Amino acid sequence: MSKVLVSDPIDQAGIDILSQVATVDVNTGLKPAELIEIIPQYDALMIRSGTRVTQEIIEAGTQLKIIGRAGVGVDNVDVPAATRRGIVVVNSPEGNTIAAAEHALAMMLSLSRHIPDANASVKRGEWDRKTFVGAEVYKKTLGVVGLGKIGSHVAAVAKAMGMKLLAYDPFISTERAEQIGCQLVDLDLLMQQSDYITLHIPKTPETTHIINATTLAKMKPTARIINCARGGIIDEVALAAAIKEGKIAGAALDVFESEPLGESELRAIGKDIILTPHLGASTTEAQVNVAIDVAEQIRDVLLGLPARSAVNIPGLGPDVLEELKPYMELAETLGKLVGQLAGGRVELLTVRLQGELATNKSQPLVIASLKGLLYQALRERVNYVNANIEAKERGIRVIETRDASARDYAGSLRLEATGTLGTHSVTGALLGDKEIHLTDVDGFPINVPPSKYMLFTLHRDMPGIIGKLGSLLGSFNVNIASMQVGRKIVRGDAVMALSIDDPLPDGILAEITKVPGIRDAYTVTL
Ligand SMILES: NC(=O)c1ccc[n+]([C@@H]2O[C@H](COP(=O)([O-])OP(=O)(O)OC[C@H]3O[C@@H](n4cnc5c(N)ncnc54)[C@H](O)[C@@H]3O)[C@@H](O)[C@H]2O)c1
Ligand SMILES: O=C(O)[C@H](O)COP(=O)(O)O
Repeated sequence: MSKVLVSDPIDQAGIDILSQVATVDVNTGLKPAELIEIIPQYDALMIRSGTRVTQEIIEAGTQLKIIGRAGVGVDNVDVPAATRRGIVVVNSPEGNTIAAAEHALAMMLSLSRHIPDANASVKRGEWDRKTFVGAEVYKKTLGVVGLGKIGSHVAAVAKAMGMKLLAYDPFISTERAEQIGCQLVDLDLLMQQSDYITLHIPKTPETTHIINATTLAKMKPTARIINCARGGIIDEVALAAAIKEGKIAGAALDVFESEPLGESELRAIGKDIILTPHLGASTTEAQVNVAIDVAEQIRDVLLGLPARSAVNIPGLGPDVLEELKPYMELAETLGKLVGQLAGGRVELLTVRLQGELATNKSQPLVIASLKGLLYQALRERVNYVNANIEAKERGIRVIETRDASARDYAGSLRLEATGTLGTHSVTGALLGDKEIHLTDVDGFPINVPPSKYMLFTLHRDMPGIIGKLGSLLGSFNVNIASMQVGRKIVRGDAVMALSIDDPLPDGILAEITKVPGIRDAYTVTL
């Protein structure tokens, strides 16, 4: 049975799902050295933001197949290191969207009405109604930095509260912003014109300290800033100085450059700052959502199924996966076949999407083709995660082409591999109930479902050749399950595709090519 380590607190709903397929150990608060020591025994690791999954931990996790982040941000995982090792990294892109958005809105209202400090003063026995006079958000301008899932929800609610909305997001179209009721502006204008600024961007090299002394200086002295996205997007030292010097009115932070927050000047600022301990996703509902979402993906990957929200399998979102899954199996089978026909080192793989398939996304099919192609060399070590990297490291160039006019089948896929021993091509389609059929080998039309063990010959189409091959295979005790010949002209060159029950015994290929008329023979395992 597989073993899963859960190293941050997650909802029991997730543990229950994992327990269907694995032994689950919940061991939270581990130090990095402790995690490195125990990780070799685990097939999967489930985390939240509390565990830092470094390259060292990934390399120690020799059995790891998947790292599941029960939440959105994967900046605490060395994703490139996981990708190199073929480990799938999944998250829950939407499970805590509402929770995080509502926390940002709660922060905005708390800041504007001084709720945390007013509450604390009443609990101290005071009744101070002067100090805590607030401001309305109605008709004020909210600047949303990052108009993704959380930013959009914040914007929609803020609009309903009568706020005017500005947004900065270089990756969002003006039309999309307008749909949400936001005016798309550059960051400078947003900083200058907003009464409240809320950050909903990932932490990347570009966004680290995007809010710094210079950008803060552009804000109105009455404006407030909220960060429920990631620590490090705001320069905390510059922020503390801006509030203390009265350059801005206040801030609310849920996330910090270093968590848990240690010694910090931020703590010393009074009612103009609100600090929460990374609570954005901490609602009962969100925790159930993310735990189920990620546990289901871990369960699926441990059962050999694909994950729906893998962050390191490009182009493989849930919608694409649903539609393309049968074609990905086709691509992988064709990759295995063409790789074995090509024999030596493959230098170029051409992937051609034909007919209806030509309108589809090609990236997942290219990945699946490469996975099949590299299977001979890497066996189980190649997967959808690392197939691209492994191909690049082996110097395999990939060309994608499309031919929407191909009409032989509704949609078909053709792979051509050129390597040190020559060029071979195979084409396949899904027929009937999405059953894979090989429809062409090296330009010769055939129509056979692939089987685990197959033999292909390139021969001259002449009387007696099938009988001779059949007798030869019989003399080696090889049982033929099916046989089909593909030819372009009568008595010209032809291809024979045989499905056989067992692998061919050693030495038989050389005997096959001695049969008069047979030029080449290839044995493949699919
Ligand atoms: N505090 C919490 O507990 C909590 C909870 C959930 C999510 N988060 C964090 O909130 C953030 C947003 O999450 P989301 O689900 O909305 O993500 P998302 O991917 O849906 O949206 C992010 C948006 O940021 C934009 N963006 C990227 N780089 C940018 C840049 N340089 N400048 C401006 N915009 C840029 C993207 O175009 C995208 O629209 C993430 O950092 C996530 O980790 C925090
Ligand atoms: O990126 C996220 O999903 C949030 O930061 C939530 O983090 P958490 O799971 O540690 O609460």
